[in-house]
Amino acid sequence: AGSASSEVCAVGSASHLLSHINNIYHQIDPRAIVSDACVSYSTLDGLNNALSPSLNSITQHTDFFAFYRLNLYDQVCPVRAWDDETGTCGNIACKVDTLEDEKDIPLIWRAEELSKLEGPKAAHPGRELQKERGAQKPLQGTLGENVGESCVVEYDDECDERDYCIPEDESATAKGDYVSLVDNPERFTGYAGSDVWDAIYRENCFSKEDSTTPPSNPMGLFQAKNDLRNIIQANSPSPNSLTLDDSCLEKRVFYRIISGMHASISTHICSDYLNQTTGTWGPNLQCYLDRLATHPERISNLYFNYALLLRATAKLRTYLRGYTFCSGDPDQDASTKTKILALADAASARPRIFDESVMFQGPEGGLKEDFRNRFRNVSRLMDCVGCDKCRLWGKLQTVGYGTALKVLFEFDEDKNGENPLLKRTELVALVNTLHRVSNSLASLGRLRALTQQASPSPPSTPAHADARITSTPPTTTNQDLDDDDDDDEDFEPFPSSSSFPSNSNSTPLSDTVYSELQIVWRAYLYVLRSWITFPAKLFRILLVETSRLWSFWLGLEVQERSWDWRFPRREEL
Ligand SMILES: Cc1cc2nc3c(=O)[nH]c(=O)nc-3n(C[C@H](O)[C@H](O)[C@H](O)COP(=O)(O)OP(=O)(O)OC[C@H]3O[C@@H](n4cnc5c(N)ncnc54)[C@H](O)[C@@H]3O)c2cc1C
Repeated sequence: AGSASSEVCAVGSASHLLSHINNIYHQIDPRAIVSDACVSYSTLDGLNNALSPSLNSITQHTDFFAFYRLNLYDQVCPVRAWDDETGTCGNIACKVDTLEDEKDIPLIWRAEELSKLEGPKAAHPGRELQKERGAQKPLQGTLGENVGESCVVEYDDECDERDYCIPEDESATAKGDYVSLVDNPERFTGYAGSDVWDAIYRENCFSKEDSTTPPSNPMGLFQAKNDLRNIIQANSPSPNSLTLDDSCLEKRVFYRIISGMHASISTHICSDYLNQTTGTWGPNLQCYLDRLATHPERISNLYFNYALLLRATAKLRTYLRGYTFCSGDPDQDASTKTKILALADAASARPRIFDESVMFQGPEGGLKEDFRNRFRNVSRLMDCVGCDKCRLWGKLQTVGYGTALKVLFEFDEDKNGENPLLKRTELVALVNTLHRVSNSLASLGRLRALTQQASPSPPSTPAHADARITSTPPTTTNQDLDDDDDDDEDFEPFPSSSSFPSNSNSTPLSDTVYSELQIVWRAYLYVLRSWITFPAKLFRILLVETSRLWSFWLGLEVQERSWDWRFPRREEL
């Protein structure tokens, strides 16, 4: 599948397979195209750097996108039904307290406490109450006096058969609560959700046999159990995966979305972790090594999700022009609209970073419906998450991905009137999910830089750093991310595209010039930094050499040198 941009889609058997093998077996090369997408890792990093300020501003500083309505407490977890069938433990509640020594931890640092929601919350008023209270103050200031309530309240209770997730307002009686996303950041809570993840992966993957037929029951709960191993193998670095990897694009995409979402949640946990002994928050490098750095395929899936969500946002460009964000507050309405349109415009500056048109084109009838049903199952499973904050973000993100899929597969970007309506919940979830992944990409860069600092003598393999650091895992440290004095220069998950020779056949001249200028700038900073840090380095070298000399003098074993002279490599700039 071709694209208008200089990077082509890595979709389809041969190219996909090659890029996938390359990524997983050796390294994630920043110039490689993210398999199943049409864009390289470094281009996505560049886009993320450019778009994240705008995303931050939208999600943190507009009432429309900062509050989310959901039914957090009244939904039933479907796992209990499986419990009867399979006889396995389905009581998720028993998994809430995860740490054996929770009793030794101060109350405020315990999983149960960390799980609770914070910040303002308001109940959704029914139709009658809405009429009584009027359009201006339907929530009567319960979210705070300064909140533009017309930006937050959701009047549209209808759902559409084209939805990929379970609408939050499904039940007529339980309309849910409005919660502040800003006051409830996604981070470590101590909740152990492995059972829920297992259920998600186990119950919601496709099998080759049943992919042509839609699920026989509305939830498709008992289908496709056996193919999980195949799909996981298709994304893991085992030699067997080569044959399985060629499974159909749609099934792969489904798995990658879930795995990418899981990776994003793990990134937030690892970068905002509570040391339950000292009570300090900060990055946990061991967590990063265990859950992400040693699994490049998970990082790849995270990048894939970024491409998918960004493409969906770009596709909404025309639709958003006619959208009313705050019916009772023209100023906020105009400001929110300006911000989101700027984001959608910027997202579409690089056309077709994900090519949805190649999906659901094969002879497998019913696949799209199967895909949709399975995604709905994932939504339902979020009600099994036994931690309020985790459930909030889990639910929001499944709605976000569901909305992205709805936009990608049900929207025609050139026609406006015929497209399905997007509920406020869906739009808020989509943009906040994009923000989650964007944040994860930036955090990965920081975690990687901190890990490199913690292991000063990397092995010589010229592999991607995420692979490199695996050989020398440092001990867990909790430092404040902001303490890192290397600033943005070292924070990129991968060295930027500029750090590599560009392909003159495919890169526009302006990109090449820009890339070269970036290298010159980075080299300049590198030299400056080297001069500043030189005295301290020299002192450390003298200490090491004195210690070696002392050992030699006493006849003890002389330790190997922990430093050497070498020229900086291009990708270090
Ligand atoms: C929806 C949801 C939201 C959550 N939100 C939070 C939160 O906000 N804060 C918090 O502290 N905890 C949260 N949790 C719990 C958290 O995700 C982990 O379950 C928990 O930290 C235990 O982690 P673990 O290392 O044991 O493995 P888990 O992350 O539970 O993973 C289980 C197994 O899945 C596989 N796996 C792991 N990552 C991937 C991947 N990316 N792709 C494919 N396979 C993978 C591995 O084999 C792993 O052993 C959430 C859980 C769920 C289900």
